[in-house]
Amino acid sequence: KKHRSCSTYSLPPGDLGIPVVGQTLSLLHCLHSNTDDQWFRDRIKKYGPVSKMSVLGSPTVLLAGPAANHFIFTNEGLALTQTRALRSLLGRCILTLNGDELKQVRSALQGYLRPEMVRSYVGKMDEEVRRQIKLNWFGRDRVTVLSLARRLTLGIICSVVFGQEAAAIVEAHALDFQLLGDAILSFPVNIPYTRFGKGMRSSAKIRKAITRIAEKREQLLFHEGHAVSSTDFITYMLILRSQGSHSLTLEDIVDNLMGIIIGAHGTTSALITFMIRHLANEPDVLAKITEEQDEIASNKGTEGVLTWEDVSRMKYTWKVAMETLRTVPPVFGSFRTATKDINYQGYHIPKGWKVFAAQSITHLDSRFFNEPTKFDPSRFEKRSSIPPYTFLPFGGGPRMCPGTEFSRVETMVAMHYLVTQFRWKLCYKDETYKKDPKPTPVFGLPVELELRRPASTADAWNALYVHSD
Ligand code: HEM
Repeated sequence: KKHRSCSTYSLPPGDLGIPVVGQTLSLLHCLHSNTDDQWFRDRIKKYGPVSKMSVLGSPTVLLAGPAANHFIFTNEGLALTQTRALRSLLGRCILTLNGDELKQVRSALQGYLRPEMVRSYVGKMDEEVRRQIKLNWFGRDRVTVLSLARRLTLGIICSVVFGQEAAAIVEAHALDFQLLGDAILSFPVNIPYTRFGKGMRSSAKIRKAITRIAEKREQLLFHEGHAVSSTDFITYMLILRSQGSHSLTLEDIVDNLMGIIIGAHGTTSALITFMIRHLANEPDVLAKITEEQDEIASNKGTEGVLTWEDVSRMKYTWKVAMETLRTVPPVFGSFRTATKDINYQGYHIPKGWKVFAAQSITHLDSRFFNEPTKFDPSRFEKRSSIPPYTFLPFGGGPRMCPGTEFSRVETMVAMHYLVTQFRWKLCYKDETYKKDPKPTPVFGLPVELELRRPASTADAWNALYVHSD
């Protein structure tokens, strides 16, 4: 009521719709039918690049364009906003903390995911990809890509952050991670059998299992001191704490680990799924990517394992990934809350209001990307030709995704094995997708799979499997 009576301010144009509901149902409907981009464009046409609406019970300013993206990602008066459901599911983690605590966590996490560290994870990623391809893809003539890509990215992140306990965690809790991820945009009332109720149950089960591992690690570190060498996240955080870099409790470390896994696996699995979909429809792109990957495969060392140098040669494959991120961004937009009254382009944004920008608004704008609906990886040949703040699949500013390099490397490793070993055809050529809120093919992207073994890589492939046994 208070927000609605601020009529003396120069509030942005637009309407707040009917009380409480506002535009929530209409936006959710468009996300489910993947028509949200048109929905945003219609509002922008009607009210201009700054307009007000009401979403999830909060007055919200919709912003459009590169200047707006710059503003939303860099303005100090705007705080990252998460749903109430996410805050209950994940507790005190990087996604929900603020102020000094956030600074400590971000700096530790950025250290753990910095490029030099990610280099040392390539071997683990390679091993996990080969293990899962052998288990879930090899010998099948039909697979559902989305569920296998989720399993793959969950396996990869767990193999890095847990080390030897990864397999047990994935085996016991793959479904729990799925239910937790599904509950993030749900109505946060804890009733059994609802999305949120199931998410809370799964969250408690995962937290219990990780806490057990964390306690063991703490004991080990206590007895063996700092000589313990490990890349697992819990040990890394415990060592940092003993050096005075942060003051997180063991519970906070566990919550942050859950936050990383949730941040990592739904996003990268969406990228891999949609790359596979695009490649099925783009024979020329598939031919070029295959040429690059075959070349890398034929130059691999005797162990047959990908190295950091191999990954850094996958330049065209990364362009295909970026074009996939442009056309189907895994995170559809960013929400912020005004922590004080803010002025933007002559409009007043009252303290407490939400601010929102959707990635598709600039990603699919013909002023920045010629023929925006065309899938054309060559547009990333000259990154400098892409105007600043128009391509933001990983966000920007101080809350930019810290997992960018990690996701790039794991995607390259996964695509290497898929492209060199298989060919696929979509079972439903025109399968649509919804945003839930991650892009989700309605049937999970089933494909007919064929084995492709060019003579040059057949021996390496056999050796590989013997090795991974
Ligand atoms: C293709 C893959 C990925 C995409 C598209 C993606 C996208 C994003 C975006 C857009 C944000 C910022 C949201 C905002 O500002 O509103 C974000 C944050 C985050 N991402 Fe990613 N991400 C990906 C992979 C990963 C991976 C692999 C990890 C971890 C290993 C990760 C961990 C995180 C975390 C912890 C945050 C929160 C950072 C903060 O709040 O300060 N992400 N991601």
